Amino acid sequence: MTKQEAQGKIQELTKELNYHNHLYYVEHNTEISDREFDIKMKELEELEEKFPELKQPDSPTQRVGGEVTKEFETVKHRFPMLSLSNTYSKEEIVEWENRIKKLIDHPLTYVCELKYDGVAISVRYENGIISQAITRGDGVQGEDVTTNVKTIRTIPLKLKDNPPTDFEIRGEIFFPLDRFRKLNEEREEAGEETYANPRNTASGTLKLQNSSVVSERGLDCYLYSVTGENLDIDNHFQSLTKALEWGFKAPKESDNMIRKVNSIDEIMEFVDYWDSERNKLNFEIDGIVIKVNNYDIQSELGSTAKSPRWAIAYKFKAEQVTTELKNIVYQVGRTGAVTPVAVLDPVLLAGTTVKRASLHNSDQIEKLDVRIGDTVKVEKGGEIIPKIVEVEMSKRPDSSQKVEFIKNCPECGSELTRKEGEAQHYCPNVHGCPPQIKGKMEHFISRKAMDIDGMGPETVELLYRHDLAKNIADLYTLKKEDVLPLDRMAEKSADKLIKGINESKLVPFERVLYAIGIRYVGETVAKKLARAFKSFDNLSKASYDELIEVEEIGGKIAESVIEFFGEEDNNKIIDRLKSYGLQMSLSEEELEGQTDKLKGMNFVVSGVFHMYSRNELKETIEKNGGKVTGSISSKTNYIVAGENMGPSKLEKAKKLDIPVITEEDFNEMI
Ligand SMILES: NC(=O)c1ccc[n+]([C@@H]2O[C@H](COP(=O)([O-])OP(=O)(O)OC[C@H]3O[C@@H](n4cnc5c(N)ncnc54)[C@H](O)[C@@H]3O)[C@@H](O)[C@H]2O)c1
Ligand SMILES: [Zn+2]
Repeated sequence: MTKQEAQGKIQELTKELNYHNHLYYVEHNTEISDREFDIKMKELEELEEKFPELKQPDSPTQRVGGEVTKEFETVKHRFPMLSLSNTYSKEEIVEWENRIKKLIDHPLTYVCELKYDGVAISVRYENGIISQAITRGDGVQGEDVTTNVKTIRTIPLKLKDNPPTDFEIRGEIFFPLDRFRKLNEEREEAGEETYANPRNTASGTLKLQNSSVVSERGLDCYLYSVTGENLDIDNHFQSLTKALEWGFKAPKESDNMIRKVNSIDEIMEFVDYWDSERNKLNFEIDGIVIKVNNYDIQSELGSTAKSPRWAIAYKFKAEQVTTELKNIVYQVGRTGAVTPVAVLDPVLLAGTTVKRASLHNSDQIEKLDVRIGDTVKVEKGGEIIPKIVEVEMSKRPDSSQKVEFIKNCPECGSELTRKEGEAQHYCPNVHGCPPQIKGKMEHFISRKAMDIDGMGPETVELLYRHDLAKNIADLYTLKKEDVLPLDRMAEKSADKLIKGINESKLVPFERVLYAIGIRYVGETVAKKLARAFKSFDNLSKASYDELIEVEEIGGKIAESVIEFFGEEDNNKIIDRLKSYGLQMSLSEEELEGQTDKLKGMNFVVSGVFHMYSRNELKETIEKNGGKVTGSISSKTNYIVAGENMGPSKLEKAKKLDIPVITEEDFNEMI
């Protein structure tokens, strides 16, 4: 490669990698796989080594990939938080050891542990009490997410067994897989887009402004290093043994999650063991981390600007298999979204038999150029549902034909629509398409919605098939004698069903709002809307601007609400529900304590309070008509400050001339 070619390539790779870093760390999103990213990074490293003078000032090889956003207070790390160098091959582990051996001439002990696939966190404890939790950020400074981290049950608020008076412990926050699947089920149920993978969702969750949502999600954390001065610990293994004693969730030798070894072969044995066992864990790991155990040797080896020389990550390749694509079928969901699904020749992948893979939408089909009869590579990476990553073109049968995305709904025949800028096709026949009608009813009766006792998806199917209920309002006209003749319906179950339907008339407004199934209006959004607008009548008249004024309500939700109430059929159903006596507005008790005293005012809440928890304070502001935002801007009217308000916030408040008030002042206001 000529120097000129190298220059072009270096510039291109630098730009590309910085783009993907931003997407990954700030948007919690990815466009390429980790493997592809790592290959590009390696290519850049090699070019920069050959042509050091061409290295760009913003080269991603020279620093930790993250960034600090403005949503939380920025805090400088007392000890930098670095990344790890990584490899996918045994040879490079050998090279790594050789480099170390050139510098250190006595035998070494290594510690092998799991490489948890989540987000890094550093938690400081002073006198045994948690004092601050900071994200890795760009390695030099991170974001103060203490409030959110405190909701994680495996991160103790108070330690046992005489911990050092001041130290930091670092670890990885991750999304347990069972919780992740549940969250996605709930989102699907609410017609919301499902999350692509647990890692990105964990990092997105950690950065939410509302810590009660963080708490509900059930994040977890493994701790993997102790940092501080005068700790009276001399090796890494010992530090994690102590961490266990202090009450942290750290890897245990008895679970084989951490092991002391002395040779490359032993390292590889640990790698191989976990490469095949990792599917049994309730969280994702993307490799194994190997660390030099002794602290003195660690400091002798030191670090580069990006990663310590005394540690390396061995990364697993994502598991892939090839199989034949037999067919493409189309599923119509409750919201009318049409999803293409690949029907595969069943194969074993990552411990489960895979028969289907999602193809997401027509863009995806086009991008992959996947055709029926193709041999495809299926991968289970960060995602829960396997996906098709590639078509083996050499095996493509001559007769194969390009896939034409269907034009009409496979269920009702309506012509499909696709909104400008959206990838998904929809069946517009909301009130006449069977899976949409049934899906809406199933959602309506589900536990978090109307929770109708004695009724499940089978009942919905029966009622629909026998023309007894064609929409959610019809349920309230059912009589016992209507349902008795149905399959498997006895006297008792019929009574139960009718009773369940009647009792659902007492379900509070916010759940009715969730139950009617407006697209993008999940449980939390329904609560917010209910509190802000107080009744269906008000909500149906709300303008776009009024809607987006509500915290966490964005343009997409606002449009969807307006579209819903713009449809005559929906209003008819709402009117009918009202006439049957459902709760169409907030009850007296719920309205109590609600005022307009803070209407139109924007608040920022910072620090620790005596009378309120942060969430209580936020709720009180909202109950009185105010709005809470995460960061200070010229739109902020007041900052309610408790103890330990961050200095950068204070400075910003001064600069913008925004009044900083105490919780007592706040109480006066309301
Ligand atoms: N797909 C993309 O677009 C994209 C973009 C950016 C980064 N990435 C991926 O992220 C990687 C870079 O991220 P990174 O800098 O966080 O590096 P990394 O995730 O490969 O490794 C470093 C991190 O590992 C974590 N870790 C987990 N278990 C650990 C343990 N037992 N001991 C010590 N640390 C442990 C720590 O958080 C540490 O910060 C890239 O190599 C790439 O795979 C992908
Ligand atoms: Zn249809």
